[in-house]
Amino acid sequence: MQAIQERDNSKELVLKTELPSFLVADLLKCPDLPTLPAVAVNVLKMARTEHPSVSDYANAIERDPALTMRIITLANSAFFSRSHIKVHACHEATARLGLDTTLAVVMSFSLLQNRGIDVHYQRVWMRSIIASLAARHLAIHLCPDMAGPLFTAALLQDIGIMALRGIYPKESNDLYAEAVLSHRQLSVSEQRLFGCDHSQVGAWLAAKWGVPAPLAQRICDSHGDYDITAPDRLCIQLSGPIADGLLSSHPAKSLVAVVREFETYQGAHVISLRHLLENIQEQIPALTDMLQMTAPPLQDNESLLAEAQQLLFQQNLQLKARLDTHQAEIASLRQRQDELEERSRTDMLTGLANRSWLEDQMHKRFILCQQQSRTMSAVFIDLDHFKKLNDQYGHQMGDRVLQKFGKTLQALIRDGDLAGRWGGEEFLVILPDEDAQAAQVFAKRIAERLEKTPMAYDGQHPIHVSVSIGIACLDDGGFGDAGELIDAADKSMYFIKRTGRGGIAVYGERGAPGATTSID
Ligand SMILES: Nc1nc2c(ncn2[C@@H]2O[C@H](COP(=O)(O)OP(=O)(O)OP(=O)(O)O)[C@@H](O)[C@H]2O)c(=O)[nH]1
Repeated sequence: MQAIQERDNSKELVLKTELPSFLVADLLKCPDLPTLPAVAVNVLKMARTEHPSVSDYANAIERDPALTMRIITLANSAFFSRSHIKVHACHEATARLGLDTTLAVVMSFSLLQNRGIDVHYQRVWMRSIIASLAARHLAIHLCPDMAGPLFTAALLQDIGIMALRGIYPKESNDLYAEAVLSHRQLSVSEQRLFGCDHSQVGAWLAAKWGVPAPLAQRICDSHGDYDITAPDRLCIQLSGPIADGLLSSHPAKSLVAVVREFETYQGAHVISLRHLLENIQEQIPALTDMLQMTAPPLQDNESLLAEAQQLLFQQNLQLKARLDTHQAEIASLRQRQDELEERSRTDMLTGLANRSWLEDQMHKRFILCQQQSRTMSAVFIDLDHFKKLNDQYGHQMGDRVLQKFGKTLQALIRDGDLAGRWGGEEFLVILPDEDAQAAQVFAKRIAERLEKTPMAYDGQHPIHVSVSIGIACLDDGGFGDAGELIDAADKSMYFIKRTGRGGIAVYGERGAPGATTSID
């Protein structure tokens, strides 16, 4: 690979592109490489000076009467002549066109002079003409200072095709004759055949002619993904696809595709497709006349815009429909996830919290209480003689009792409390911010409710159950973690089991586990 180097007079610049060595060798020995006539070489020389002037340009151009006449005609064309005052001299025309535009037209005119009749060149140049107008229009809105240089670069962006046709006529004929290939496909095929595409070869050629380095770099940058961080690059990169769109058999569809890609650029809102198209249509004749080409029959702007708008509307509808579907899918996935999470913490038989969720919540609550010097109580409940109940009425009746007891418990707790099934016929209730006395009140309420309310019926016969309840409060022991607090409540509950069932014991109270006089 060989890097192309080019120096600017004012600042040193290295062109950031590489060509395969074989290609450079072929380019260097090619007799058919496009060359610039003396007048264009002289104008380029002026362009490279630090402060090029209108009269320098004009003096160089005037050596070629045909070119001079074209420049004056272009300056007097409807687009460049905002006033009705006609210019008659080359320096007036150059002043009106501006140095960048003058340079671009001098080079294009020179390059086309001998090749204008070739149908492939006609197509390539027509693309370049439309691209240059598009680039300038975009630049006026996105980076006004760059409008002139970007016009020039866009007009010269495809000169690499001329060079490639010069060195590889056979392959190029096959390649470029296929007008069906999109510009992107063309670039891919060139990469495959020649190891690089025509934007890089064009930059090389431009550098060899001695164009200012930034101009060669812009030719090189004309391909590639849209660079939305650099408006000047973006203008050049968009100019080609816009020209391709306008010259395609389905201009509305192609332009809408460009608009869609362009929409991601935050400055996009300042560009109106209508103004862009009007601007291009208005200016094409001046440039095609200047380059002695026949302007292509472009579709009428109004119908093109109407079709483009319809397509955009349809696409928006489709996008909205797709978005709605996605949102519905996301909502259903979220709901499913919520359901799964709910299930993962729920005891299937009673609908209360399951053991792992109880443990998790106990652990978190315990830490919170420690950090904020708050309290909590754990209430451990075990249904009495549940085996007997199962044996007497059957397992299904046992299940119904557990379910009813779960509902009863849930109805008795307050917001912020958590009731769950620890396992089998054991239940645990977490009472945040409640001391042992309050927990005892709660436990008594359970016992009273069970006395009054049967948990099931065997026919007409009501089935009552009693419970053994153990309470442990964070304040009443030096508990190291949540597990120790639960153990203490569990021990208190067993104390009741051992002493006759159907009662309440508070850890640390007289006679109960944890008390100094404990019988534990
Ligand atoms: N129906 C039903 N029974 C269960 C379930 N889980 C555990 N059991 C039963 O509950 C009974 C518990 O028996 P034990 O641990 O001896 O307790 P108990 O009979 O209540 O005796 P005490 O606790 O000492 O009053 C066992 O027979 C278990 O099979 C369940 O989900 N449904």
